[in-house]
This record gives sequence, structure tokens and C-alpha cells, in this order.
Amino acid sequence: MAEPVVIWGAGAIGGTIGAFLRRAGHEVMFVDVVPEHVAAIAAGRLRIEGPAASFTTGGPAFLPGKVQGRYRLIILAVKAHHTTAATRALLPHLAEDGAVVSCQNGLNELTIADIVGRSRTIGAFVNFYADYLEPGRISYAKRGAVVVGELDGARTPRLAALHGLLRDFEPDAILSGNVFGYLWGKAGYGAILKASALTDDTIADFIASPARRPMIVALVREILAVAAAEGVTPLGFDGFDPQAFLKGDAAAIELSMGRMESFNRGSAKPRSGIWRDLAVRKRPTDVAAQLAPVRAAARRHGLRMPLADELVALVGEIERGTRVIGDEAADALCAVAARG
Ligand SMILES: NC(=O)C1=CN([C@@H]2O[C@H](COP(=O)(O)OP(=O)(O)OC[C@H]3O[C@@H](n4cnc5c(N)ncnc54)[C@H](OP(=O)(O)O)[C@@H]3O)[C@@H](O)[C@H]2O)C=CC1
Ligand SMILES: CC(C)(CO)C(=O)C(=O)O
Repeated sequence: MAEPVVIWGAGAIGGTIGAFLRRAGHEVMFVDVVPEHVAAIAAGRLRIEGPAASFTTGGPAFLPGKVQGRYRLIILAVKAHHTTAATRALLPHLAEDGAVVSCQNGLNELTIADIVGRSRTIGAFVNFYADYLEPGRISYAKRGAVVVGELDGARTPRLAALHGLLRDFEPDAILSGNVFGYLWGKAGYGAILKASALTDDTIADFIASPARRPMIVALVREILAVAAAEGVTPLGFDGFDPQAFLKGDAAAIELSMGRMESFNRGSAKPRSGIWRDLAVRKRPTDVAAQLAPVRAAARRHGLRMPLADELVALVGEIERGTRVIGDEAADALCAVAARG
């Protein structure tokens, strides 16, 4: 039997990727902390449903403490605030010549590399839309960009193999020499998603709102200024054009906003995962964890991030129950943008 690909964190993203790989005939082992979800997958009841795909599969599935053996490919798909704990738990199961691939939002590769070593870390960027509904049920709402790349930009045999594997999930998956460019691009786009979660607006409506536009532009520019200070060229995807925001090119920004709105309009997942954590699952988000390395980099370069700081504070208040989701929360962020 071939060695399995390990999916560590088998929720919306990991569960979807793992299910597609299983369906394509690959050996896959699922690891997750939710016992009922693990039991459903192990019983062959992992259901992927929604406009992007509909099928049921399953496979060997374990709680982290029950995993045995060492593996050469571990796809990590937990939220950013669980990255350290999950990476420490998977470390004894990573082969000496193996690698962890982060299919997450945020710059988690930096945390992972600190724990497993840079040579055993491969970068990835995902922008497809999925939701964990209940144990064994995942909604795959919309295809989106999928990118893999070595941290130093090299083209290696293991990267080519990973790219080939992921094309069994997303046929348009990209092999990139600048994966950090995509991750910083997602940090910019992701800031819009995070801000949209302050309200009950859909992502499309939030992007289209003229009242929110100056704040959105200032927020994205604030994030991308840090990327530029880091010497990274942020890359675009799915309607997002980071160069337009970096240059402050008003016409190109309008075009990009229109394209992002169209991409999100009518999506079967109309709101972000962060909104879902706040409003539906009523649990802490990974907003602070996603933005932590960005804010740390800003401090290193002496850059101020008043909008990111306020965004983290507002989401924290909603998490603690001292503020409700709604227009007032987004207005507070707009007020900071208006102060300049
Ligand atoms: N969903 C989406 O459409 C998109 C998500 N992303 C990113 O992908 C990553 C995964 O998100 P998503 O799949 O939505 O999240 P989910 O919460 O749906 O899935 C994560 C799963 O990992 C489990 N988990 C938590 N800690 C551990 C651990 N230590 N070991 C093993 N499993 C663990 C979670 O359990 P529990 O729920 O109990 O914490 C959950 O079942 C995040 O970084 C997210 O921002 C990126 C693009 C799109
Ligand atoms: C909106 C989406 C699915 C893709 O950008 C996302 O990243 C999230 O929900 O966190």
C-alpha cells in the first residue's frame, strides 16, 4: 500500500482536499480533534456537497493522540490560532525527509518552519470556499485559486509531485516561485474579509458599499505596505489586484473591486469563515493570529497599522461579547480610516 497523504485538520479546507484526493484514488489519512467528525470519516461518511461538488467518501481517520507512524506529506489545515499546537503534535509523525504543507490563511509557514524546520516546510495558498456544516458534512461552495511553492522559490521534485497531487483536487492549481507573494496578496484580500465579518453583509455587498470603500482601500494599502517593506511582491488572484492598491491607482482599484464583487456575488458561501466563527459557531476567530506576523513585520519596519490594530480590537470585542456584529462596528473602523 502506498504511504498516505496526511490531512491534519479535516474541516472545511482539509476535509474537502482530502475527499477529492481519496476520490482520485490516493491513500489519505485524516486527523482531527473533533471525535464525531473523525468517526464519520472513518465510517465512510465524509460528504462533500454544494455547487462545486457532491459525493461521499471516507478513509482512515484519527484523533491526534491516536496517530502512529511517520509520514512524508502532511497537509495542515487548522485555523491560524491552532497552528502551533497542531504542528507540535504532528512533529513526531513527520518523516526526516518529509514536509508540512500549510493550506491555511495567514503566514503560518513561518510558525511551522520554526517548529519542523524550513527545509521541511512547503508553502501553499488556498482561496476556495468551503464550510464545515456538521460531523461528516462539508459544503464546497466555490472553486478558487490554489497555489504551492517552496519557501525559497525553488522548483524541486517534491514540489512538482505536490503540484501534481493537488491538481487532482483543483485542476488549475498553480506551481509558483513566489508563494509568499500569494500569501501576502491573501493577507490584503483577507483584510477585506475580516472587516466584512464586523457586519452581517455578504462579502459582495460589503465590497460594493460606497460607504465602506475608502476604509477598504486604506486597510488593504496598510497591509500591502508591510509586504513591500518586507521586499515581497504581492500577487493577485480571483479579481484581487494588489498592484492597483499598492500604487493607489484609483481606476485600477475600482476595476479590482468590481471583479472581487463579481467573484463573490451569488457565492453559495456568501460570508467569510471569520463571520461564521463569530455569528454561527460563536467561537474565537483567528483574526489576531493571522495578523500577528503582519503587525510584527510592521513594527520591525517602523510602520503604523491603525486600521489593522482597530480591526483586531473590534473583532476581539465581538468575541468577548462586549460588541455586536453590525454596521456600528464597521463604522468604527471607517472612523479610523477617515482620521487618516
Ligand atoms: N473555509 C474556507 O472557505 C477557507 C479557509 N481558509 C483557511 O483554511 C484554514 C482551515 O480553515 P477551515 O477548514 O475553514 O476551518 P475548520 O474549522 O472548518 O477546520 C479546521 C479543523 O481542524 C480542527 N483542529 C483544530 N485544532 C486541531 C489540531 N490541533 N489538530 C487537528 N485538528 C485540529 C478543527 O477542530 P475545531 O473546529 O474543534 O477547532 C476543525 O475540525 C484556516 O487557516 C482558514 O482561514 C482559507 C481559504 C478558504
Ligand atoms: C472567503 C474565503 C472562503 C476565501 O477568500 C475565506 O478565505 C474565508 O472564509 O476565510
